[in-house]
Amino acid sequence: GRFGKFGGRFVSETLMPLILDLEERYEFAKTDPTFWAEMDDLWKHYVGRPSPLYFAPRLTEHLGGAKVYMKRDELNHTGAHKINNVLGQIILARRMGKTRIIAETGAGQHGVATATVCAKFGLKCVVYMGAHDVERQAPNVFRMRLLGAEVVPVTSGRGTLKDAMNDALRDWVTNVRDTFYCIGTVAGPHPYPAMVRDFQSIIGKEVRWQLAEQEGEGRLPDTVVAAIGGGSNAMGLFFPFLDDPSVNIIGVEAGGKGVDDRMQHCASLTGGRPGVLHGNRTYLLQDNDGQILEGFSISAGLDYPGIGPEHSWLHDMGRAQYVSITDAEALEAFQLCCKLEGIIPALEPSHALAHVMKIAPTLPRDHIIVMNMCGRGDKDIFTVAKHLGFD
Ligand SMILES: Cc1ncc(COP(=O)(O)O)c(/C=N/[C@H](C(=O)O)[C@@H](O)C(C)C)c1O
Repeated sequence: GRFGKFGGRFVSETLMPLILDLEERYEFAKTDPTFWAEMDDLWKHYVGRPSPLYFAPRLTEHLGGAKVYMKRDELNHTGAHKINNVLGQIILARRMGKTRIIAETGAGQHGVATATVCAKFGLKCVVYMGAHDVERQAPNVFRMRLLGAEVVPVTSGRGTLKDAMNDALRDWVTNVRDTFYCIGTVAGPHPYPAMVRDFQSIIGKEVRWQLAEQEGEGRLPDTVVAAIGGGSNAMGLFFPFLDDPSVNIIGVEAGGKGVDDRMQHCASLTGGRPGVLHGNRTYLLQDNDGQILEGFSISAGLDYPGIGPEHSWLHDMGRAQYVSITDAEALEAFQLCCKLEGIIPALEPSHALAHVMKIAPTLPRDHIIVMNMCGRGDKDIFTVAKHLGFD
């Protein structure tokens, strides 16, 4: 469960039996055809996979260089990639006989995905959400409640995602018997980072054959780009290509108001250093005494002061490059995507798109970039309206 010196399992003794049981169930499910048959059926008929791989002609022409493709995971049921992972974890939870699912959420997409799958399987659902996020992602809070979930606003600490995860862990320790903790990103104690990555890898696996269909047998992307909150949509796109050295890998972190002021961004790799958070060792935004700093980003989904341990390892090994994009750059990309392609992106993938806008003009026309359109922008239109003075 380690990625170099990152990852591992830093949890309280009370949780260990459950974590070990989960690891055993997952190791078995990984090679169990009936598990993947159930996943494939639900991914196809409930989520609507495969998500399209869309060539963006007007954006490509506007940038005047590389060919830009978008992996349309914003077209999944619930409007983001989160459901890819939630399905897998909840099928495992049912196999473990759990009847109550808890989750943390920031942007609310993971919360909505968890509430959705719980409604589908008739499971009780409790979602912990920072009070600040409850306010700025109100449409998703209403959706969770419509789907039958209990949303618990978290006011401990600074009332952000980090505190929501801590409260979810406290709940889990108290209710280990009937409760399963569905983690929304590639963080947490082993096996969560590897398990979430494996579920999200459906994204990159589809890209491989979809690009070959459109660009010719064996044609790989030259560059893949994805935004990073905890890093799950990025790991899902990147993982199937890690052993293809010709594929450049770029993760885009939230630069907020700028990475020179560490209180004003969420670029955990660019502006952080190794530490332990939420059960795993990874790069974190922390002060000199090791206190975890609150991140800052216009996008709730990237507002996480940590990053999945596998990304920390890929960064230190040099297999992937990690950059940051500011709020202003993301807003620019958000608007360009609307006007040139008729797609309203979530603020999270807008960060990936903003980096594509920077590099595409410098690359030859036969260079192929695939970016992860991991969420749709419905949840963000009020935030964007405010920033653009529309309201
Ligand atoms: C549309 C969308 N795109 C990207 C992300 C970033 O999460 P990762 O893909 O795990 O880096 C998110 C993250 N959403 C989480 C949530 O909805 O709870 C997020 O707030 C936390 C897990 C960090 C998202 O909603």
